[in-house]
Amino acid sequence: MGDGMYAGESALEAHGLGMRYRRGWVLKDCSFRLPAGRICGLVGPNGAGKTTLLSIMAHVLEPTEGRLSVFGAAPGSVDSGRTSFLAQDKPLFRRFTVAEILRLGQELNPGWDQRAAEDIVRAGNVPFDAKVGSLSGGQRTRVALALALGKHPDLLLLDEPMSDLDPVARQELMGALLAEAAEHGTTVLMSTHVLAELENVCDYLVVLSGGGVRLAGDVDELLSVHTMVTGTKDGEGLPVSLAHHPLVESRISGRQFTALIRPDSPATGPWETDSPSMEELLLAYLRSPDAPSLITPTAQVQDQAYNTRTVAA
Ligand SMILES: Nc1ncnc2c1ncn2[C@@H]1O[C@H](COP(=O)(O)OP(=O)(O)OP(=O)(O)O)[C@@H](O)[C@H]1O
Repeated sequence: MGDGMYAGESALEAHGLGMRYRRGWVLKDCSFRLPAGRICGLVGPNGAGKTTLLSIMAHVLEPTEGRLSVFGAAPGSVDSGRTSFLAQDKPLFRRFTVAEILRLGQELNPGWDQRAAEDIVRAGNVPFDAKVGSLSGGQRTRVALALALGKHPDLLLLDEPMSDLDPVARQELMGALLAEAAEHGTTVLMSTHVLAELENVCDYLVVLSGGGVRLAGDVDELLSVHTMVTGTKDGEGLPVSLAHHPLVESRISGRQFTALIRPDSPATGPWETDSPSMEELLLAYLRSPDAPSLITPTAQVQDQAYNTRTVAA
């Protein structure tokens, strides 16, 4: 939010957020914060509630319980800043031409940047006089992204934005997104199943599964508290001396074991240790629904009454 942004400001705060559909709870007791100006990956298995969470943030859905604030205000209110939400199905008026869609963006959004929006459309050689309904899925995504970025939002919510783009378009539009975020201090929250897409893009992560927040925090902070251990297995399983370290996941392959641990003290022993990559970290948490949750200090909300299930790093 322009000049008002400082490192400690929260773009998003969820306090005990819960969402119940007819068939039951999808999100329960979710508490975390996303500091302003960060680029955050939102990861979780199919049906984990990522779209639901993004929709609550975009003020498309009301939570069943708890509360969410956007820049300290209720979602959708004037004080919550400008939010762009790129939904998974990229709903656009199919009978409008690309030019008409951009004109609509201009009319509805004070501070609209026609040139930025046009540049994105032009980079994909999408004709301005083409009807949206005649475009390919990837071209529609490009127009939807042009619309989202033309707003110069304070908060950009993207639900699997790159899924139907070709690899070149993906790279180019990710670049446009990062340039926008760097220039305007935009906070970005982006769901994806392609973990490799997050590397070198995100500096923050939120993992949802089993209805709750499993992992949340600054990427460097999250990586630094985990250790990947590789060695020769001891009898049937992990070496006994590894057992006192909190374990996220272990895997055995032949005589070798690999384990991701969250050590309280240096994990020295007859094995090799390394830092996990972001992808290794995410995969380990996704594969191990019973691993203890971790909300790092920068991702914790202050209201402890809602925050009882978090674990300090
Ligand atoms: N409008 C709705 N009515 C009832 N149930 C719903 C509705 N929307 C979503 N759900 C259910 O809520 C759960 C979470 O759905 P959601 O789309 O938020 O998950 P997701 O993490 O985005 O999944 P995916 O990775 O497959 O896109 C699913 O079990 C889904 O069936």
